Formats: sequence, structure tokens, C-alpha cells
Amino acid sequence: MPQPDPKDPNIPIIDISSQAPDVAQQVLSAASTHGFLFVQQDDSLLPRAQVNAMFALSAQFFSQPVARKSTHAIHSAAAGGINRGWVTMAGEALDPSHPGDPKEAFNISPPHPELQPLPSPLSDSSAEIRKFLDSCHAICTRILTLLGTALQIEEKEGGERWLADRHNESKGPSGTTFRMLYYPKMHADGATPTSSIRAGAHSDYGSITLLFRLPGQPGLEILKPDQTWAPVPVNPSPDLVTPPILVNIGDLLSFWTNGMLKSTVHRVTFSGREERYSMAYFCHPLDSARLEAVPSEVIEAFGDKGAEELKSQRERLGLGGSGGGEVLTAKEHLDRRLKVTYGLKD
Ligand SMILES: O=C(O)CCC(=O)C(=O)O
Ligand SMILES: [Fe+2]
Repeated sequence: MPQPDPKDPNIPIIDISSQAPDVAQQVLSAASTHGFLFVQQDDSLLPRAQVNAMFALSAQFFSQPVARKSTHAIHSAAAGGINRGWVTMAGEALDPSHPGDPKEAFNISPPHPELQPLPSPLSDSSAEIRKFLDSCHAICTRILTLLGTALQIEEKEGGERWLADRHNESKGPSGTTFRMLYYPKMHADGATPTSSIRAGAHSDYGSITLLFRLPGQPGLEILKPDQTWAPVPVNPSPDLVTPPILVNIGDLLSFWTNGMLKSTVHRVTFSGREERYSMAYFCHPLDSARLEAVPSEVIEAFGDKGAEELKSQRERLGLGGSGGGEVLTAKEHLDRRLKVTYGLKD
């Protein structure tokens, strides 16, 4: 019998296809303790074949020469503007106190109304990409609805759909971004890297993130309350044929729930010399959404227990030590965050 790993953070695996009445509570409980959960679903929302096809496309894209990828550089008009396009090797630092992360990325936003201009070979698969984005969003809508149910938002306020409605992509633009990530091999000559970090310690910006990883490509770690790092297995159960989707809570949802939901700090380390691919769907509210308190007695009952955590989060983001009663829109919040990550000026 394999011994349980004492460092395993024991993130729960939750089947969101299940109609069992306690699923909503399970999601809320994982989101408010770990800030992370593994999500299983019966392929009706997102067939595994779509995930595999996106990984194959990502590998094709990143294998191209720099000159081909740089035609759609991040934030460029050619890539469709701010936060869209290709991030070059070491082009960003998720932990601004460290040098650039040894990785490349390509950011795609949902179509509004058109998909952004894409380089080859992504451009040849724009229909598949659109489908994948829709499927990811359907999963986010399901999770946000489960959270709305467990938070017992009253019907007259909007009920279980309160959160999901504020993420309804058909109603306007949002900061939602799908990101393909490529972490190259340590060093072709086998030299030791200057840092053991592939993606610096950070929390995510938005509401929830769906993270897709591949078997045999570990490296993700979460910061536990005792300030030690715990590796998150790609596949947490030998019973699962394919890795479940790893979902985590972002800063926005943490602010929005007065710190009841946890936006947990995480990073990616070199735990192997091999190259690594991952994909993240960062789900954000509509730009116009105001980050005021969710009308939930469950959050009210939670009270100020999350105040310390929110304060340290604000400090980490360079937003000052206290909220100061200022209500931001989702767009204002995201713009501040992007400025810190990319060093963008006003
Ligand atoms: O590559 C990964 O596994 C995680 C990446 C991540 O946390 C991020 O891009 O926000
Ligand atoms: Fe992240």
C-alpha cells in the first residue's frame, strides 16, 4: 500500500457533474480552506479530447522560431492590444521581486465579438479555440453557480446566479484570459539554472482559474498556512484515468467575499529538467462589475475573520494596507495588477 505523502496538501476532488445536494457545500468548503480544488466532470462540459487538442496546438506554436512568435508580441496592436499575445522568455515576473520567469506564454481573450488576430498555427484552429474557451467558461459558470448556492444568496438579490451573472461574457467585455504556458527544458547543456523557480510566487488576479497540466510534468506548489510549500500532484488519485482540472480562487473573489474564499499563493518550481506545458483559463468578472460585498448571510456570519489575509493581500498587490472603503470595478482592479506584473505605465 502506498504511504500517504505527509506533504500532500490534500486538496479535495469534487465531481461538479453530480446533482447531489452537498456538492455546492463541498466547493465552498474547499474554496474557503485551501483556495484550491480538483474538479472532475463527466466530459459533458469539457471533453478531454478538447484539452488534449489544445495541448498539441500549444506545443506546435511554441516550437516555432522566435521571429515567428514575436509578430504577435504581448500588448501589441498586431496581437489585439493589452494583455493579448506572446510573452517572450523571461518577459514577465509573477513575483516582481524576482527576475523574469523562465517561461513563454500566449494570451488569448474571449471573442468580443471577434477573436483577436492569431499567428499560425493558432489561426488555423480558431474554431477549436473558440469552442475550448466556451467550454472552459461553462465550467466556470457551473462552479460560480455552486458557490452562489452555498453562499445562500437570496432570490430577491439574484439567488444562486448572482456570481455567474456577473461573469456572463455575452453581456460585455471582461478580463478573462486563456493562457498557454511553455516552460523550456532547464538547460540544453545540463547546466544548473540560476534559480529553481519557473513561475514566481503569486496569487491569481481574477475570480477563478482553471489549470490544466500533463502527467509527468509536476512543479506546482502552494503556500500552506504554516508558510511551507506543498507540491500539488498532477493526478491526485490512482483511480482517475486523466488528471482532473485544478481550480483555484483568485484575488477578486477573495475581495468580493470579504476574504472568506482564499486566494492562495502558489508558484512553479523545477522539479524535473524536462520541458513543461500547462494551460490556464483565468475567469474574470465583467469589466463593469463592482467589487462590493456579495449579499450573503454566510459571508456576513464569517465576519472579519478574513481581514488579516485581505490586508496582506492588498499589501502584496501594492494597493495599500487597508481597503479604505474604496469600491473598485473589476477593470480597475485588473489594471492595477497588470501594471505591477508588466511594469506598465499609465
Ligand atoms: O503552470 C502552472 O502550473 C501554474 C501557472 C500559474 O500559476 C499562473 O500562470 O498563474
Ligand atoms: Fe497562478
